[in-house]
Amino acid sequence: MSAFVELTKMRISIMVVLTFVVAAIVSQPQFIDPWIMLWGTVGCLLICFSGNAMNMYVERKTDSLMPRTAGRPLPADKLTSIEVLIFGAATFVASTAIFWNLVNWQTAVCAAVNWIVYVIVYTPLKRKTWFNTEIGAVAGALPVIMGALATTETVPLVAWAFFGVLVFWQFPHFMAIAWKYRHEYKAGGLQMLTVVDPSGKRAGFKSVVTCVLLILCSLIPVVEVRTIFHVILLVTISLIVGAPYLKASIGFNADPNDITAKKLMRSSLLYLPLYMAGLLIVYLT
Ligand code: HEM
Ligand SMILES: CC(C)=CCC/C(C)=C/CC/C(C)=C/COP(=O)(O)OP(=O)(O)O
Repeated sequence: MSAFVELTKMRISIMVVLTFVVAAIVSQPQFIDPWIMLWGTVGCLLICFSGNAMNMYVERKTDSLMPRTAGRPLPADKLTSIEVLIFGAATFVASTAIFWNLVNWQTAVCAAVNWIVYVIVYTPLKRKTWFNTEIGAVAGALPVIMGALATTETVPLVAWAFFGVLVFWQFPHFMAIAWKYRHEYKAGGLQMLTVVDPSGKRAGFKSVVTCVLLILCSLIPVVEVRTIFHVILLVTISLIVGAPYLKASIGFNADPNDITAKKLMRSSLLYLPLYMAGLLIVYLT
């Protein structure tokens, strides 16, 4: 049982589901349908479980080459490939059935596209080019569009802005991780930016640029919020939560080392829940 839980990358999946839920709420704040929220949450959790299990199946050999991932169910022989494939297929089918029948077909299709981008495009690309992270960032942010599609027919501006925030959020988040594990990624044959450029210069520069873009995206909804009070609220929240993340990115860029990378990773994990809480406050008040 615990081996199946490991397959799901539970903490990341929960965070992804939170982005789905927040996007669903802010896209249609006047009418929150509890059933759509419930089945959307279950469907999103299941598609994440499926994607993560299939990612571990595709990467079973490279995972065995890196200490961070060598203890995963497949390299550690806790599960067989067949068990993982059945789990991945069953959660995919269950998620698609739930989205299609209990949410809407648009969300089901978007979730399937997200799965394809993550499992079929991103995962094999990790062995080929540093550009894999750009594709991974699309996979990581698409649940926002799924959330918007679950509650609205067209994706509203706030959801596109949140999508942009999440795309850019992932670069400093992952550049810090890619720095920490650069030797492991190299040993595993994965072409992360810190493997291509072990000085960390490109990873640091990318972190700063994407963090600035993230702050700009977080400000986009000012054009549509209802009152001047909400404009001030959104700008204040965006800057207050964005500033420490930018500061950590600048610190990492100035001197890429284990300490600045750890600070950057931590501030990425702080940014996202705070930003989502801010977005909810702005759209629900
Ligand atoms: C290009 C995209 C991304 C990559 C390559 C990536 C990679 C990783 C890796 C390798 C870790 C483990 C770090 C460690 O063991 O020290 C991690 C941790 C984490 N990531 Fe990401 N991530 C990405 C996007 C996302 C997204 C979109 C979310 C959620 C919305 C997310 C949420 C988290 C969380 C909550 C953790 C900490 C929990 C844990 O380590 O289990 N990540 N990420
Ligand atoms: C289908 C669907 C909704 C997918 C969402 C999947 C998801 C959790 C995306 C997060 C983004 C991402 C690229 C994570 C890292 O995977 P990684 O393979 O680089 O991490 P690893 O090295 O720890 O395996």
